[in-house]
Parts: sequence; structure tokens; C-alpha cells
Amino acid sequence: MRDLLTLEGITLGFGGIQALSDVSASVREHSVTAVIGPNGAGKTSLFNVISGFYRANAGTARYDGHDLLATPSNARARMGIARTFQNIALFQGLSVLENIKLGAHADLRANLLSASVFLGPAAGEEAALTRRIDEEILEPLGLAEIRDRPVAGLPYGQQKRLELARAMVMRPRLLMLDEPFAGMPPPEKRRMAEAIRSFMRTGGVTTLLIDHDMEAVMGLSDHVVVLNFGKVIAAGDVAMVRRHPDVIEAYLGAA
Ligand SMILES: Nc1ncnc2c1ncn2[C@@H]1O[C@H](COP(=O)(O)OP(=O)(O)OP(=O)(O)O)[C@@H](O)[C@H]1O
Repeated sequence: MRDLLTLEGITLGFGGIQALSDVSASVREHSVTAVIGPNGAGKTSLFNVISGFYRANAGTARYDGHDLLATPSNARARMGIARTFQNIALFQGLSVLENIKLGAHADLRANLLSASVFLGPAAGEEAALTRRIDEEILEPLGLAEIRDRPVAGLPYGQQKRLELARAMVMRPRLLMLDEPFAGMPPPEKRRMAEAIRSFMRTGGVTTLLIDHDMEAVMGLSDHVVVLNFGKVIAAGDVAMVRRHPDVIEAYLGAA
């Protein structure tokens, strides 16, 4: 399988802090790649460079043959890059369905408070989108019954799955998940992992994820990149990374 994303020498600093130093990594198409590492290792910064939220000071990124770092962030979304956030970033006053529809209007997300998001598409398009969301997204994620409920008050696990739903409605090629398992009890983690796998099977998506939950990460991932103090200290398959002495010292040993 070919690489969908290749990073080389990515460097990012904030004043005196070196968040990323010369980070090189690749993400193989149709695989799950996990980025792990202790707090402050640079995982979210790396996501922010890929999605265009931060601008790298040095380095290159190629995505599907394109120079990613030269591509504006809204164009990256159109190229099929979708992400979720570490902290839940849903509209609590809107329904499950409305939140997912916002995800479908990637270009308008910069302008989320605009009512035109809902008035924009013609009625026929709107109905087709709703049907697609019902079949492609809500059903496999087990969210069909709560489709019209407001997000506020939904259990945490359902809100995390809704974030995945909102990213998936774009039919992304590269799905970036920032701590999808955080704060979940084991049954919810299993449901989330199953949902990610099912989208990979049916949608052919490539997944890049960050999480602290070693068991969940190891159970789902084909490839693991370990960051510490902004540097890649190990990369490889799950078995190799588990055995790596620097990883054990930096991360697994401390877990
Ligand atoms: N906007 C910013 N301004 C200043 N420093 C930042 C900014 N974003 C990240 N950093 C710093 O860069 C370093 C890497 O942070 P980052 O959030 O990428 O780590 P992380 O591995 O995602 O950590 P965590 O597991 O705690 O989320 C940290 O020292 C952090 O304080």
C-alpha cells in the first residue's frame, strides 16, 4: 500500500518551546496510524500542522501527491482531511442531526454561527443529505435513536461518537482523531473502536489517531509513531514499539 501522507523534518516552535523537532513520519493508505507520547510531547501540535491550524517553521508534508503545507486549511478539508478535537467541540444547543449537518458543510465551518448554514441548500439536497446521514452515519454508530435530541445532556460516550459522526459525514480520506477514547469506560471504548473499524471497511478511510489509552491504541493500530519532547523516538508496528526500550522508559513504563 502506498503512503497517503508523508511528513519530513517538521519543526514547530512557540517562543522558546520546541513543540516539534525534525519530525518525519508516514501514514499508509487504508491503515490506522497512532501517535502516542507523554503529555506535551507534541501530538496535538502535529495534528494542528497537518490540518493547517499551525504553520510549521520547517519541513515538508505531502498528501496524496500535493504539497500540503502550501495548501490553505479550508482547501485541506476539501482534499478529504477531517479531524476531531481533544475536547468535545459540539454545539450543545443543536440536535445530533444538526451537528452532523454542520460537518457536511466543511467550507462553512469557519462561519459556524451563520444561520445560512441551515438555509443554504435546497430542500431536495437537504432531504438527500439527511437520508445519507441516517444510513451511512447514524445507523452504524448506534446514534439513530437520538438523532433529534439536543446534544446537551447526552452521555459523554455518545458525544464522542457524535464527533466521529461529524467528521465522517465529509467522507474523508484521512480521518484524524484526537483522543477518541479519552474518558470512556471499556464498553464505550470497544464501541468506538468498532465504529472506526466499520468506517474503514465501508468508507476506505485512512485513520491517524492520538490517544493515551495504550490498550485501545495497540488493539486498533497498524503502525505507531512515538513522540517525546517533540521528537520521534520510535516508529513501527505495535509489537516493535511495545518492546522499544526508549518507549518503555518514556511512556509505557510511566503509564
Ligand atoms: N499555541 C501554543 N502556544 C504555546 N505553546 C504551545 C502551543 N501549543 C502547544 N504548545 C506547547 O508545545 C508543546 C507540545 O504541546 P502539544 O499540545 O502538542 O502536546 P501533546 O503531546 O498533544 O500533549 P497532551 O497529551 O497533553 O495533549 C507543549 O510544551 C505545549 O505547551
